[in-house]
Amino acid sequence: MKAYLVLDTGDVFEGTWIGQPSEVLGEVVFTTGMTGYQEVLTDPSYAGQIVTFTYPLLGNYGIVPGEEESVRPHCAGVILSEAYEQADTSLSEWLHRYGVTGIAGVDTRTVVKIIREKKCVRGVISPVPNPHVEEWPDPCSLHWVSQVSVAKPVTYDGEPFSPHIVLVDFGAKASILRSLQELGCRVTVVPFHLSPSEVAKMEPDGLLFSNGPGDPKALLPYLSEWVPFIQRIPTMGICLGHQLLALAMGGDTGRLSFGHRGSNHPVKELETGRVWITSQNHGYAVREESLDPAQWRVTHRHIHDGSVEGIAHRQYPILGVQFHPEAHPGPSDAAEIFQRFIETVQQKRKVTIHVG
Ligand SMILES: NC(=O)CC[C@H](N)C(=O)O
Repeated sequence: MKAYLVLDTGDVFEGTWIGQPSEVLGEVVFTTGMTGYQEVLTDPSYAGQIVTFTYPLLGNYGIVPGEEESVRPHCAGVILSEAYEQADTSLSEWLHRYGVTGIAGVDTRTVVKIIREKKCVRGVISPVPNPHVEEWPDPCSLHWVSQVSVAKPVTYDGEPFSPHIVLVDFGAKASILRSLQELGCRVTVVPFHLSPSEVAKMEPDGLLFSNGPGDPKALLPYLSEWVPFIQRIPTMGICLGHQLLALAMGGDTGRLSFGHRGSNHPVKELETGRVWITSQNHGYAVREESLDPAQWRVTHRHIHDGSVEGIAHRQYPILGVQFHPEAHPGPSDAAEIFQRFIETVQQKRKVTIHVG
C-alpha cells in the first residue's frame, strides 16, 4: 500500500509508510537538525504537527534509551526522505509502537520550498491521494497543552539549601528539568492549570514557564492570574513560556513567516555581541512592536530574520528566551542562561532572608 502526503496547497507526494499506517492531519513544519530525531519526535511542543526532517537519512543510529524528551512521541506525523532500518531498534518499529504515522521516500526539499513560500501549510498523510478533510486541527486550542502537561504536581529533591523552582508544565522537555537538577535545584513540576495561589503555597524561590505546543494565545485565560506572582518571584520562560510571559505583561505574539526549527539557529546576545548557535522549535514569536521599551529590554535577536529571541523586564525579575538553552537536540552554547536565572533566584533569596 502506498502512502501519500497531500498538502492544502494542492501538492501531492507519493511515498511508503513508516510507523503506523493511518490517516493523520496537521500543520506541516520542517526541522533542519542533522541529528537528534529522537529528541525532536519526543518534544511535546510538536503535538499536532507533521514534522518534515530536512536531513535526508533518518534512523541511522537507532533509538537510544534515555535520549527521549518525554515518555513518547507527540507529533501527529513524520515526513522524511530515507529511513535506515538496520539499527537494533528501528525508527519505524519505534514509531509503530506509539501509533505514530510517517511517510518516507518524500522529496523533502520540495516540501520545505513550499512551506517557505506559503508560510503556513497544512497536510494529510493518507492511504489515498485525495483525502477528504472535514476540519483542520486548531492550533489555538487548549487541547494540545492539556494532553502533554503533567496530571498532578511532582517534586524532585535537590541539594540541601538549594533553591526550589516550580516548573509550570505546558509540555516541558525533560532536559529542562535535568538542567535545573544539574544546578542542584529542588524542582516541582506542576500542571499548567494549577492556580498561582496554589503554586505560591509551595513557596517557590523561582518559577519556570516551560515550552509547549500550539498558539500561545490559547493560554490567555490563564495568564492574568499569574501577574502579581511573576512580579514578585523570579521567573524565566522558555519558548512557549517566554511567549506567555510577554502576553501576561501586555505584549503580543504572532506567527513567524515560517518557523525556526533545528539545532543550528544563530542568535545574538545584544549586550555582548556574542552569537550562540541554538536549538529552536517555534512557529510563533513575541512581536517587538508590542513591547513597551520602558518596560522591556530585548536581550537576544535571531541573526537570520531579526526576530525577538530573548527579553528581560526592566522592573520585575522576568526573563524569557525563545530558543532552547537546555539544547537536546543541539548545541549547549546557551546553557549559561539557567545559571544566570538561578543566580537571580539566589540573589532574591538572600535579600528576602536579610530583610525578612
Ligand atoms: N517549543 C515551544 O515551546 C513552541 C512554542 C509555540 N508552540 C510555537 O510554536 O511557537
